[in-house]
Amino acid sequence: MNQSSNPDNSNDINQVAEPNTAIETVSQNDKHIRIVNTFMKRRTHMNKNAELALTDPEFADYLVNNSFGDGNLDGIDDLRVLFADTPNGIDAPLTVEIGFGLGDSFIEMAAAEPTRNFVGVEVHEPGIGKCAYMAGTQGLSNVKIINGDAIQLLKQIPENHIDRIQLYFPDPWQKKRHYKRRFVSPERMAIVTRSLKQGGWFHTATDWEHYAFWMVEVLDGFSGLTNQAGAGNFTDRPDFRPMTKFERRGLERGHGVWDLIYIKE
Ligand SMILES: C[S@@+](CC[C@H](N)C(=O)[O-])C[C@H]1O[C@@H](n2cnc3c(N)ncnc32)[C@H](O)[C@@H]1O
Repeated sequence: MNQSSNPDNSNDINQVAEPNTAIETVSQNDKHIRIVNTFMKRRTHMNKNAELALTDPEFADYLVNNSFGDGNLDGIDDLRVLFADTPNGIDAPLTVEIGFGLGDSFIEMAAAEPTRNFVGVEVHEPGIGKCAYMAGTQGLSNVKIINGDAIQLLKQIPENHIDRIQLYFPDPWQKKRHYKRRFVSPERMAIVTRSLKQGGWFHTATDWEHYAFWMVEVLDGFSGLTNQAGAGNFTDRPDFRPMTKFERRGLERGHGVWDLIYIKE
């Protein structure tokens, strides 16, 4: 992503960060534990189609959990079973997209590969609604959408479960004191890698140069993942990845784009 969806950017009048959503405090055994989130929940306009998809039973099959408010991930411990009653079934290759935003490129990818199952994970309700609306109006049977923190979700599903995880234009968290919120970190990559099948992919892209070089350093240094382009190298945008909304915005601002694909050994 770029500056416009980053909470550091106070000029963005469309986005109002809700306080205390980037750092949560939870109590466990009388201890208070600070959870550092990779997202800042934003209040943005919900268009009519998004609202319809979140409320009309016609779209309910796409929405795995409650779609308003904080996503409750209780009981979601297997992503494959979500497709048990679909034509693809539970054994089809499984892609998980983390932070699909409004979902345009996610839905484009799912429509282009109907024999692959796609699970999208977001915390932003207007995006979840818009994504469900697009899946429903296109009649896609290979899409499910989960409202909630992808890190929490990945922790509660089995090991070696997912064929591909994609993270496109994650919030770059530009200020040094916010680097700990960057999705690509050794701790979070351990959680991502655990959930990938052997031979599975982690594909990411960013338009923020500092984050691009941060990512390649973290990921090349992570044992168990191999950089498809060779250590220290980025890859060209593959044909199967459509341009995303934040990518387009970044390009308009003169940013570059850096893709990285890592294979789980
Ligand atoms: C900058 S936007 C990019 C959206 C889209 N991928 C694109 O390129 O247009 C990053 C998105 O990631 C979501 N996000 C960040 N951390 C997340 C997490 N831990 N779980 C789910 N979604 C997350 C944010 O809500 C936001 O919508």
